[in-house]
Formats: sequence, structure tokens, C-alpha cells
Amino acid sequence: MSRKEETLGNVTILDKIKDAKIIFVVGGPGSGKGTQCEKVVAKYGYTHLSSGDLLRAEVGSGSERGKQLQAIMQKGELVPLDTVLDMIKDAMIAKADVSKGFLIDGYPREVKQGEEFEKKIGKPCLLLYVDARGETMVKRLMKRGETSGRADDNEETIKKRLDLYYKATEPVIAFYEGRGIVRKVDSELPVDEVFGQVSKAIDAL
Ligand SMILES: Nc1ncnc2c1ncn2[C@H]1C[C@H](O)[C@@H](COP(=O)(O)OP(=O)(O)OP(=O)(O)O)O1
Ligand SMILES: Nc1ncnc2c1ncn2[C@H]1C[C@H](O)[C@@H](COP(=O)(O)O)O1
Ligand SMILES: [Mg+2]
Repeated sequence: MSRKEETLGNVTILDKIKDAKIIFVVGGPGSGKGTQCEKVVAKYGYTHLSSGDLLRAEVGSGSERGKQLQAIMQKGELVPLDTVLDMIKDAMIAKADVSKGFLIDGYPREVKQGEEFEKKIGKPCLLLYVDARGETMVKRLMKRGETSGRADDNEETIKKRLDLYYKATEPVIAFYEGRGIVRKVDSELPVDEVFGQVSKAIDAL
């Protein structure tokens, strides 16, 4: 057992995480995952962990690993599963004592990521599927790119991210539909209306 997984009485920190609500937030690039998660944090006090944000923090640290990650992300490709899962696990452990629930935004990106998460961390009780049309997502990302400073908010990388989403991530939704835990929200609607649908899904837990 690592130091981070030390026991608290007879309960390990990982046991605590398993007992917390875990929500996967999945959708295409620019569909509105981060926007909705912010609102969930404000209303429900959940902990928002975006795999993309965790990776960008590592890039921002200037570390050797960050440089390798940056090269992958700039091309719109997926970083290795172990890297991203370790980052999420560490971030969850750091919040285990105070968290009412976890929003895991941008993960799983492929079915294997979901399977590994469940082996190493725990089971999700809900997959929020933030759905928008490809054309809408591209428009939103091009607009966001005017101010975001994100190296991947450019036309060429957006196209690759979208292609990869359809190929690798949409099967994740089908996989969890088989479990009956997917709730789809229509992110073509204004932000507050989308959030109304998100709130219904969370209230039903
Ligand atoms: N329902 C909405 N209507 C209009 N604009 C929206 C809506 N939801 C989000 N946006 C805007 C806010 C941002 O500028 C942009 C992308 O939203 P954002 O929440 O950052 O997407 P995301 O987190 O799914 O993208 P990424 O996967 O690239 O991180 O679109
Ligand atoms: N779950 C992930 N697996 C692999 N790579 C990931 C994951 N989450 C984010 N990334 C990389 C690849 C993405 O294009 C960028 C940006 O992610 P975003 O969710 O759009 O912020 O990071
Ligand atoms: Mg985001």
C-alpha cells in the first residue's frame, strides 16, 4: 500500500472514494463538458476533475513529462492511459476526505480507459453524455480559440480531435448504455437549459 493509500482507522482512502458518487462526463471536444461541470460544482459541491486540465497543468509545470504530453496534445492525439489514470487517481485521493462526489470530465476517452478506471478506482454511477453536433462543436472551439490560449484550439487539431472522438470515444457511450447509466443532455440548447437536464440526471441518483 502506498503512502497515499494509507488506512484511516480500518478504511483506506480508496474505500472512501469507492463510496463517493463518481460521474463520468463524456462528449465531443467543445460540446460543453467543462461549462456544465462548473455549474454542477456550484450547485452540488462536487469535485470537478478534468483530465485535460490535469494534463495541461503538467505541461505548464515545464517538466520533461509535460513536454512529451504537449507534443501529443498539440497533435490532437490521446496521451497514454497510465499517465492520465494515475493523475486522476492522485487528484481523487487528494480530495477523498472532503468530496461529496466526483465529476470526471473528459475520461474515459476509450473503452479500455473505463475498464482500467473501474479496476483501479471504482465504478461510476452515471455517465453524463453531453451531446452537440459536429458543426456546433467546431464553431464553439474556433471561437474559444480566440482567447483560450489552448494550443489545440485550431482548425487542424480540432478536426483530428473530432475524428478521434467519433472513432474512440463514442463506443464508450454504447458500452455504458449497456449498463443503463447513460443520461444524454442536449448541448445544442442554451447553457442554463442544458443544466436543467444535467440537474435532473443528478437529482435522480
Ligand atoms: N450550451 C452552450 N451554448 C453555447 N455555447 C456553449 C454551450 N456550452 C458551452 N459553450 C461554449 C463555452 C466554450 O467557449 C465552448 C466550449 O465549451 P467547453 O465547456 O469548454 O467544452 P468542453 O469542455 O466540452 O471542451 P474540451 O473537450 O475541448 O475541453 O463552448
Ligand atoms: N482521458 C484522456 N486520455 C487521453 N488523452 C487525454 C484524455 N483527456 C485529455 N487528453 C488529452 C488529449 C486531448 O486532446 C487533450 C485535451 O483534452 P480536453 O478534454 O479537450 O481538455 O488532452
Ligand atoms: Mg473541457
